[in-house]
Amino acid sequence: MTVPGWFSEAKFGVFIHWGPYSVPAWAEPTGELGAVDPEMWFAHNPYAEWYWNTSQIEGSPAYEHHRTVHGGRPYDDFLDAWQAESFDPADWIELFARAGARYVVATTKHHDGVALWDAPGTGTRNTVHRGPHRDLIADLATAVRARGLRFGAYYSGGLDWYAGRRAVIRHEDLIDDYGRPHEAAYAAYALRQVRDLIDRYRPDVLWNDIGWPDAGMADLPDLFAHYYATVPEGVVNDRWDGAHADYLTSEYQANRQNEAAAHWENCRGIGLSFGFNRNEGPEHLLDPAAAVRLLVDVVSRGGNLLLNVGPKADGTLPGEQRAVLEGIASWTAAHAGAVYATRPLDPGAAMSHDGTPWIRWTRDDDHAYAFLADVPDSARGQVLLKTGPGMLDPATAVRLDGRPVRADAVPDGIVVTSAELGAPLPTVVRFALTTSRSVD
Ligand SMILES: C[C@@H]1N[C@H](CNC(=O)CCc2c[nH]c3ccccc23)[C@@H](O)[C@H](O)[C@@H]1O
Repeated sequence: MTVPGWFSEAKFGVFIHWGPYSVPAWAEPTGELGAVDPEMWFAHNPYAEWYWNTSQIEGSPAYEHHRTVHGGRPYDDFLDAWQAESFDPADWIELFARAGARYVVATTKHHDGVALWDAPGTGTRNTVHRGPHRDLIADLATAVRARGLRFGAYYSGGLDWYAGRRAVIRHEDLIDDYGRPHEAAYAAYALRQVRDLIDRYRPDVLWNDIGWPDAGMADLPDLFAHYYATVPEGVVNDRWDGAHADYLTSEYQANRQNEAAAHWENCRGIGLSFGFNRNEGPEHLLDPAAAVRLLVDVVSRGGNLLLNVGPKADGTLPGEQRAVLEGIASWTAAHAGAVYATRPLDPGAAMSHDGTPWIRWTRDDDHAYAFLADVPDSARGQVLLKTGPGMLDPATAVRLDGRPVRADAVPDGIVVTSAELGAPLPTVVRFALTTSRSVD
């Protein structure tokens, strides 16, 4: 598994889930994937982008909602109801760039089978011919690249509730593999669409989801060869049923074992859903400090964070989600150097800590960066950083936000003394590395 430098240095990407599901924008904020009882998951799915499936499960709250509020209308109506009248891609991307995102991955076709470009085989069932009447992928790719960021394409190869076998997926369906389409006709359909995405938009990340149809597995080596020939610095994720992976992925708390890989990415929504969910309140969303600590934790362990925004059907970003990205942006402005183009500090060189205080580390060639948060008042502004002998020079301690800091060597590490260390937003103290041991 190897990835081009841009991906491992990127550290932070923004995921976008936008589709007809953004019209109802309705799910129960049940909990995080991996922390919800699987028996509950499908009928109470917090993923608003699963609305078509969830609203078909008799007796589920979504079923009731769809019946009473939308009169049980066909899901297809939501494509035409989706107008994206206020969509301004440059505005979105400016915010993502200020928040420090280096790449953006957008849904091109989610499980509902609706394409956000003039995809082959979809006839008029796409956003160019209906609803927004725009090639949303072209609009996003252009705006992302105009801002100097990389553009990735999400494609639901494993599930397609239009073209593939459409089965309402309940928990018990997992035994028959989710109702996934595996036939040759669907495999050809999906292959043609991914090749079209590669040829039209040259996505820097090929982010497939749920796997690939059995009948199409033999097509993948050629597809990847074509992809790398077209996009030499392209990166492929790991959700192709084992066919190939440049890096591994986890999602909320699911598949966290993948975070032991050399290259990995954790994806999650700002709240509990990828598609916009009108039922989510502040209590369901990460606040800026939690989002920054998540980014720092992921980066300190050598991963990337792909944090999702779920735009509204009108093309605006929900205010609460904008606020979180603005919060990340203001912290990143003063601390980018401690995050980007860094790598995990040598194992054993210094201890991370959960709770109070909260401590994480990164390093670049010459410096180590200590991230401190939630230092209790009882600590009176002092924190013991348990570090290995001789790697960091206390005399070189500097706070990246410019505030004064003292650092003194003690037998089992370094005591840092500074005011205002108790914030939930991490404070960063930089140390020169005395032995800049090169880490591969
Ligand atoms: C980004 C989200 N992905 C969901 C599917 N998620 C999963 O299959 C999670 C399981 C998983 C996590 N890491 C993996 C690596 C390889 C194969 C599966 C997984 C989608 O169902 C959801 O709508 C959204 O698009």
